[in-house]
Amino acid sequence: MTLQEKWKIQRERKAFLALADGSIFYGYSMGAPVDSFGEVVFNTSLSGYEEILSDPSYAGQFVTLTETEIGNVGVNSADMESEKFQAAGLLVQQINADSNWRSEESLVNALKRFGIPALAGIDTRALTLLLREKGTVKGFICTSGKVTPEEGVAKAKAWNGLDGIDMVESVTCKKPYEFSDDFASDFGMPKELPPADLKLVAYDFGIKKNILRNLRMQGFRVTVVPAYTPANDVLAMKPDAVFFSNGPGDPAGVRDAVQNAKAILGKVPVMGICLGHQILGLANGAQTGRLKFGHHGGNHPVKFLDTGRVMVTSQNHNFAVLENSIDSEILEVTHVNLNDQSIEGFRSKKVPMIAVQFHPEAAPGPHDSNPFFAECRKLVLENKR
Ligand SMILES: N[C@@H](CCC(=O)O)C(=O)O
Repeated sequence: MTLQEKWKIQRERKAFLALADGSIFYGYSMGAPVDSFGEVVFNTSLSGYEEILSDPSYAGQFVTLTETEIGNVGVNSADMESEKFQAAGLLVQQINADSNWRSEESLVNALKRFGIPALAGIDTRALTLLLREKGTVKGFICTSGKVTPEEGVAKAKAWNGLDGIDMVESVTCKKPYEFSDDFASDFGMPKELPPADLKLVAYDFGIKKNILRNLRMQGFRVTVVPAYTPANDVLAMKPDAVFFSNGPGDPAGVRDAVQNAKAILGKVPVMGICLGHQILGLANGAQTGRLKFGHHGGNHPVKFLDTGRVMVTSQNHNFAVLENSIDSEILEVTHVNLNDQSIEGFRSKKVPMIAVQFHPEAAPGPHDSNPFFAECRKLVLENKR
């Protein structure tokens, strides 16, 4: 059977992605047989589909992978960035059978087990060009056969999208927990850990496991707390530092976060990554807004203004701190994106605080920016002195 013939059958089966701009992409349903709404983004990473799908920051989004051969290494428990797949849907050119000694399960199985719809046979190049042209678009994936493509477009148009919505609620932990050292047995991690001599409380807006690992590797004993934990409760734990994590959706929609950040800044050193960076921007009087189609991938060049050094970074964000909203008396921009000059990091001029928009923990992606975690430790030690 030719690909075209397969697609024709699929059209008859009515598995498709409908976009709010009226476009329809037909594909084969390879994941859970459910329908779903999502904002459609594209990710240019060549590897790491498991880490991407299990990154809580992707909640509410359909991920289009521009890499065409997906699924080859399967899925395994060590590479999960959270307990489950979090993206609202997956759009790919092809899903292959798994063939790797680390695979515990095929990608198709995992998608079904986690209830995530996926379409293969998508013309991902055309879809990516459309997203670059029009920006992030609202979409509807239909695999149930219960909705016509025209109805799908109407549904995508009518859906509110993620602006102003608190997506963190669906991914944050329900109660506090201490990050365990057991991860040391995971693949690629050092067996010997430094003593955990600094106490850190991490706000969980959808925290990735590799951030926790990297903090632990810098000697932080990390207690993770739910996103809405009042600042006073966090300060009562007498931490040496407080961390604001990555997470899904619009930073301005996250309940209590900016207020809590304001109450903590200046009391103990504060660090943030991605959504955490955006929340700390808001807490310092800056504003956030949408990028046209976001940054999602492992090849984003960022200049560290302190040294002039350029790092290739892993990124995943649709929102950003707006440059012209920054008060230069309060914040000093430390990192700039060389593709579009957007803000990629800042420090406070008033209190101990550093934050970056990119993902220094990678997972997946290059490790150029990993020294950020050593900077976190340095900031805390300097403040203790
Ligand atoms: N949800 C935020 C941040 C993503 C993250 O923290 O990884 C955005 O899309 O801009």
